[in-house]
Amino acid sequence: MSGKDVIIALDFPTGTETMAFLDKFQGQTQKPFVKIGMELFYAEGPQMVREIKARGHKIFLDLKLHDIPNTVKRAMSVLSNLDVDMVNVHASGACDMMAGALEGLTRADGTRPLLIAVTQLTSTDAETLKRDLLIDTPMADTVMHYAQNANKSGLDGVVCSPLEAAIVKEGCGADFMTITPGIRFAGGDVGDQKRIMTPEKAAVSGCDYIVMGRPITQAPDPVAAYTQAMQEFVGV
Ligand SMILES: O=c1ccn([C@@H]2O[C@H](COP(=O)(O)O)[C@@H](O)[C@H]2O)c(=O)[nH]1
Repeated sequence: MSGKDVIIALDFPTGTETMAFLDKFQGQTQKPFVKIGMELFYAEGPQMVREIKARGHKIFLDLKLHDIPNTVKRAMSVLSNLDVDMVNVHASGACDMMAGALEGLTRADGTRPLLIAVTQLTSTDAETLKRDLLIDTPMADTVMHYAQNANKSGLDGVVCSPLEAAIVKEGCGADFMTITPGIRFAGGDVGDQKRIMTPEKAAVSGCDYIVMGRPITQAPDPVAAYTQAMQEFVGV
């Protein structure tokens, strides 16, 4: 799976609201790539994943696993039975945990979904690092260190902000994927995001995928907002 794309974060509390949202995209030839996060998964469980997959969407299952290596390995083994395209862990769980995740996720026939590590959440900034996490290293170095750990643990890429996409590519190679939330249209409501960029600038920064939730899901016309994001980021 490669090529630039916009991933819509389906941050809804119920399956009913999610399906009503997806119904708006029924006329599209290409079904949007979507992300199922904790809110929807905890509300509706694996059946929601199956239903959305049956509608023809690619799925990023964003559960951000973070636990001891054995627990993450076993949880990933369960998730490997779901037909999703991408799953993730927190890179702060460290290398043994990421290696365990990879092992658990790999099916008996050697196939597996893409495995991505979250570096520093896009809701954090340099001040949060220093004040709350006692990390004195600059944000870019912290993200790069986590990305290099993920790379050497055999993962396919990282979640980072678009601000760090270029340096991650420089340090880990062009094929190492960057999946970037913290995307806002020019002048849009930032909300709780701190490290942000527009879809247009994210394209120039070399991000592989951008993740957009509220700017699309809460828009008066979600299809128009998605179309704008695709035009800015992918150029179609
Ligand atoms: O660092 C991260 C990791 C994950 N996310 C997720 O992306 C979407 C962003 O939603 P918006 O409404 O566009 O802010 C959301 O599901 C987060 O859980 C992130 O924002 N930052």
